[in-house]
Amino acid sequence: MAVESKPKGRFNSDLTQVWIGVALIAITGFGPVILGNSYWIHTFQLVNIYIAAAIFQNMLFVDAGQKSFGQGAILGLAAYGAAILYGLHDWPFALAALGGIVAAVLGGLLFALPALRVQGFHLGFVTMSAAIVFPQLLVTLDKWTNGINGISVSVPELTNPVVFGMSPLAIAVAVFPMIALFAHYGIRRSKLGRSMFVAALSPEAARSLGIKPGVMRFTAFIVASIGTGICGILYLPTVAFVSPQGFNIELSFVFFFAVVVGGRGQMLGPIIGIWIVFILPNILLAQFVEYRLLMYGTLTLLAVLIFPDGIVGSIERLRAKRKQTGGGEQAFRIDGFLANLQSGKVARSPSEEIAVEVRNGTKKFGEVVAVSAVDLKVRKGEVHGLIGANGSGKTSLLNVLSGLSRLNSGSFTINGVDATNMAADRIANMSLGRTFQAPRIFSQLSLWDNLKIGVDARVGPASADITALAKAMEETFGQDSATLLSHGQRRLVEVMRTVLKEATIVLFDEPAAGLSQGERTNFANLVRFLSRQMGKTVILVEHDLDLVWGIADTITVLEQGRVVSSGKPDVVAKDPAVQHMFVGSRHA
Ligand SMILES: Nc1ncnc2c1ncn2[C@@H]1O[C@H](COP(=O)(O)OP(=O)(O)OP(=O)(O)O)[C@@H](O)[C@H]1O
Repeated sequence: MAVESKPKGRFNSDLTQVWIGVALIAITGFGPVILGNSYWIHTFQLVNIYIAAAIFQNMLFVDAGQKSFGQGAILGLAAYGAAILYGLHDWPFALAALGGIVAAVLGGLLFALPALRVQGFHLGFVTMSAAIVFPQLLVTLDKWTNGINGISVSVPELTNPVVFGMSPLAIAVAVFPMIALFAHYGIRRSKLGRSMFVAALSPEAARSLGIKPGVMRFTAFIVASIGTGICGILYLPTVAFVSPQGFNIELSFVFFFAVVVGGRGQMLGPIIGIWIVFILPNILLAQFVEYRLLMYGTLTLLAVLIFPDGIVGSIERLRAKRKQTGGGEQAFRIDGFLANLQSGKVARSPSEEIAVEVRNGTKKFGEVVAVSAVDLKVRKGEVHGLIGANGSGKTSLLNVLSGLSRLNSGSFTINGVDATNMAADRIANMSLGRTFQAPRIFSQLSLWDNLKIGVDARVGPASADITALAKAMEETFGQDSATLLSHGQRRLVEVMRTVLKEATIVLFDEPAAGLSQGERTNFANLVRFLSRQMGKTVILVEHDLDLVWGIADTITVLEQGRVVSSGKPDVVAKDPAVQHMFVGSRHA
């Protein structure tokens, strides 16, 4: 593999943090039991339950980008649900627990509904309001909840010691946060995790990869509710009592602050966060309990001022910086991969069938007519160059074709199917792939995960070529970070993402901007490979006319949203209507 040799960043920081986390959880889970002090056993059981809840808060807040400030209410819903069914209605505990988790999931769905419409801190306000209302609701609905008096429960089958003086509950409370940590890690490494990340960071990119951001938000809320709900179920026999006071907004703040103080998105963050935000005020400064909320706030403020990325996040940043020192810019080269792909292939010509057809398409932005009565036919397997001055409507047309914006009038088809009013994710799932003028590369994900998003988005069966390419890329890039890529290389990564998606129709939006001459040649070879050997249809928006004339089968020229010329490159080059564009180019 002729890829530039460089030290590989094989160190998997997430996994290392998971193992450190497991060790810390084991200390709080089993340590007090070994020491045999019942006060500490009880306190650290609560710590472990809160650690698990903060882990799900971390996943929801960072991986899925959902700013929920109400996870304490979700925990309370599960605990109260189970307490009502077990303590007041004598259900078996297992069934009551299930009922509690169902209550938590329903609460999560209630949070997910506004998340479809509002995001960011607006969502934060909605969920925070729900968390404020929750304890008041428990008081008001006293007919069902026992109001201010709360519900006492005792679950002897869970709390009686069974092995080494540990009860089933103590074991569950020690082990569940570890499960939560591995679950978070597993989700992050999975297609679901990557899709949640992309949907949170760029809904536009997500939709153009066939991901429905709304479905991702719902899924994240449901997963977090199940996890937080289990925490509520563990809370019930641990504390043996639920009351509205136990689930006020303070609890939600503990989880949220723990994530921020520990390090947003860091696997270890919630554990360190709970140690600082919960243990410090509640145990070491127990005599000042009435100032707890003030202490949470002060600690968070101090921690965020000193460690803007949270404690673990700041350590991670230092480590990453040290790793970068002397490393310079990261290389992302495709020539080695290309050489492997192209060996022994027979070239094919574009077919006469139509892949994309626009009929009388007009797209307006207020008074601005970005695309004006455009007729366009793109044949299957051809490279179709779309050129024109800045503001001539090229990107607007690509946005229409990928479903990210709608035509005001006219229509278009993809492989003969009317796609005029289709959602972007449906169009993406018809095997259309695209890149963006500002490449959507996510520095929170590794370089390989950025590419793997393309593999995740594949709709048809995998070809042997691309499967081999994916394997080679995974081996080459390992856990390399995507933060050091130059702008041009970010474009190339996004281009390779569409290649890994095996999209049959690919829209490239100024892919060569910022590429070196060598990279441009590699890119041109890649486009030739895609069209001539893999039969892909390529629509190429590009300002580098030499590149377009070097690889396009057909060229369409736009001017102020209108098609002024379209045809074979040599015919378009001689068209008097477009000659003025070639001043300074070799086509002049
Ligand atoms: N979201 C938008 N809101 C308002 N006007 C827009 C929007 N998007 C594009 N336009 C306008 O539509 C026209 C076409 O823009 P578009 O970005 O499609 O051109 P382009 O050919 O891709 O330009 P460039 O080569 O600079 O990327 C421009 O006048 C632009 O200002």
